[in-house]
Amino acid sequence: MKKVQTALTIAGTDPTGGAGIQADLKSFEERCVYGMSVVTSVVAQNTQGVSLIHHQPIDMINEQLACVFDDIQPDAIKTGMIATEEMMLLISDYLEQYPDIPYVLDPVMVATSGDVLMEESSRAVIRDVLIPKATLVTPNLKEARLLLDRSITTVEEMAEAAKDLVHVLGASAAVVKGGHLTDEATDVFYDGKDTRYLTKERIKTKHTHGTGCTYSAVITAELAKGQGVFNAASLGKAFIHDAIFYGIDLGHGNGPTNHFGYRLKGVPNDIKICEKIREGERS
Ligand SMILES: Nc1ncnc2c1ncn2[C@@H]1O[C@H](COP(=O)(O)OP(=O)(O)OP(=O)(O)O)[C@@H](O)[C@H]1O
Ligand SMILES: Cc1ncc(CO)c(N)n1
Repeated sequence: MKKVQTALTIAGTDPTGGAGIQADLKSFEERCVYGMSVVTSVVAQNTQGVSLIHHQPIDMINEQLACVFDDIQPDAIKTGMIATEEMMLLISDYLEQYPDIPYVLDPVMVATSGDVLMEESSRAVIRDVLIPKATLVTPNLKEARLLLDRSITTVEEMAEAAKDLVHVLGASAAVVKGGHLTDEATDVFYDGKDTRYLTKERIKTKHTHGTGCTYSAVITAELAKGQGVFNAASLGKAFIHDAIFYGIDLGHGNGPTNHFGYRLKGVPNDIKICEKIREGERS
């Protein structure tokens, strides 16, 4: 039997499927990587916002992690929503035991809807304990500002921020996402040596729920398959661009992205719904 690469997401949930663990698993699957998940918090949310959050007891998170690591060792790990300091320290213990597994840290703090997903008091722990263990950290502008405690308003400042995430905070590489800053959706990548720009046309849409989760999950899947960090980030960028471009008009708020969007791009496809969307029904 053929061995397939595996990726683990440690994150919160989204019952409407656009963000969190559900988005991560869809993304892993699209990249042909076997997905596994450990739930940190169950989040009652939809495209309009968060209504209730239930943190899993720490023993339960530990037990889920033990079940995964005792049985199927992941080829790459990503973390998304980790709300509390206690959860961060537990996850850090596991990362310490497996330092060779690539680790993508998406420092989720606030949802697209504006709802807070990480306790403010945990910010120092994510910065001091988890970032130094990250193969790649992927903050959006707001998260980068909070982690570095300064304003970031230009692409030049994004590049400085990416450097500081590596040289000051200790990540191996960083990508600072500027989806909301310029006419072009430019992200700045830095790996301790080179600064590189990932640029795609900015798409006019309000349907961006879960973009960050999807992007970092694709990068994780590519790292699981052995891609280098910059290649993985480039593939992630192409994937999320298509996922936003072929966005699906679901829900009453900021709708989800289309995890199978990249398949619609010039690829012959006989799935009816795909044809319909390709014919220009993006919203
Ligand atoms: N309207 C857009 N058009 C094109 N690319 C976009 C757009 N919005 C975001 N992106 C890209 O999507 C990726 C994810 O970035 P974003 O800043 O939205 O993450 P995020 O804020 O962490 O997402 P979320 O918290 O909603 O999951 C980045 O590559 C960003 O440049
Ligand atoms: C569980 C979860 N993680 C991340 C985000 C950010 O999009 C969200 N809305 N929900």
